[in-house]
Amino acid sequence: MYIMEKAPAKINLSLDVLHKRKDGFHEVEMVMTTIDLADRIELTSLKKNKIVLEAESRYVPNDERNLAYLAAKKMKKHYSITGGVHIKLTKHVPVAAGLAGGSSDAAAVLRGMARLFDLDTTPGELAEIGAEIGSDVSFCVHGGTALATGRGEKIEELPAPPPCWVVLAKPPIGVSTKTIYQALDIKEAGHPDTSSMVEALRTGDYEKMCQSVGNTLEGVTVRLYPEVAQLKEHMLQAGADTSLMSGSGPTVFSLVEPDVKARRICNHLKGFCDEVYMVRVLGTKETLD
Ligand SMILES: C[C@@](CO)(OP(=O)(O)O)[C@H](O)COP(=O)(O)OP(=O)(O)OC[C@H]1O[C@@H](n2ccc(N)nc2=O)[C@H](O)[C@@H]1O
Ligand SMILES: Nc1ncnc2c1ncn2[C@@H]1O[C@H](COP(=O)(O)OP(=O)(O)O)[C@@H](O)[C@H]1O
Repeated sequence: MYIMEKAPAKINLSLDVLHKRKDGFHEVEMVMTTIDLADRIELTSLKKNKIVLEAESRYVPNDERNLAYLAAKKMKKHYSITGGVHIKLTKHVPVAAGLAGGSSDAAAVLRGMARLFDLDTTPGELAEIGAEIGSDVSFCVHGGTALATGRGEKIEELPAPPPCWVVLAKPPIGVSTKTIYQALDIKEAGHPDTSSMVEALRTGDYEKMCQSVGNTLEGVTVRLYPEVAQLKEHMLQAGADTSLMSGSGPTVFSLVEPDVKARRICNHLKGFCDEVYMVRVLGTKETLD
């Protein structure tokens, strides 16, 4: 049997870091939403008890270190699946970019294997397995738009943002999430107003959403990579309604309503950055497969 799953990237509309926990992770409050930029996961069941990963990208590992492989391994163990699975991974989401590409691949394998092997499970159960793989995987299992708390694994569904375009620019650097969290001084950093962002989504208020974006990690990444701040500035100059770094970076996104404006920002950015994307905000779960 064969099935296909989309693995969409996310952006953090807001990301607040509250404190460092005893387990080394940070307590966060994040509003996340999916965007129409996705990897593709194709799963085929195998009679033999093995996991085969075919990743057509030189930027990701082809073995156990790949989060998609790890997800398949966890599913086999958790549900005592005796058969095997062939995973074909087609990458479109930039790697180590703050867009949760790897986490979304893992989540797509969790969802996909549940379908492939007709497992008696729930999204909540899959999200719990996902949390063992990485902090962002639970959100990616659910998709849509959510408030994520704890270390990112506690998910409360939110309405989708008002329809808009997302223009993304990824500078040619890979950022380690761990390094950014480690370099953060929580007292010195800026903190977004999460409740204002939640309110904006609940009332479908585009302007309030744009005013409420904020990311506690942005200042840390900007200190290490000043080009992130420059890209933000270029986006605003070109007419973006707002712009922010996603996750630990280095990708910067801007929001804009009319497509002509989004195209203008894209064209402007192409003079400074090779990797520029113009996509719709997804924000709802229905669009996952
Ligand atoms: C910053 C965020 C925002 O969505 O995303 P990305 O920039 O990675 O996309 C997330 O918090 C990243 O989630 P994820 O990438 O799944 O992180 P994990 O693999 O669980 O953790 C990687 C490392 O980041 C740090 N970490 C992560 C999450 C958290 N709440 N506190 C932390 O301190 C830890 O040092 C951990 O060893
Ligand atoms: N399927 C995958 N896709 C992308 N990266 C992966 C994958 N599996 C493992 N990785 C590793 O995870 C790291 C972070 O990947 P990614 O999820 O793209 O970044 P981020 O968490 O910043 O959004 C990279 O160093 C990469 O080598």
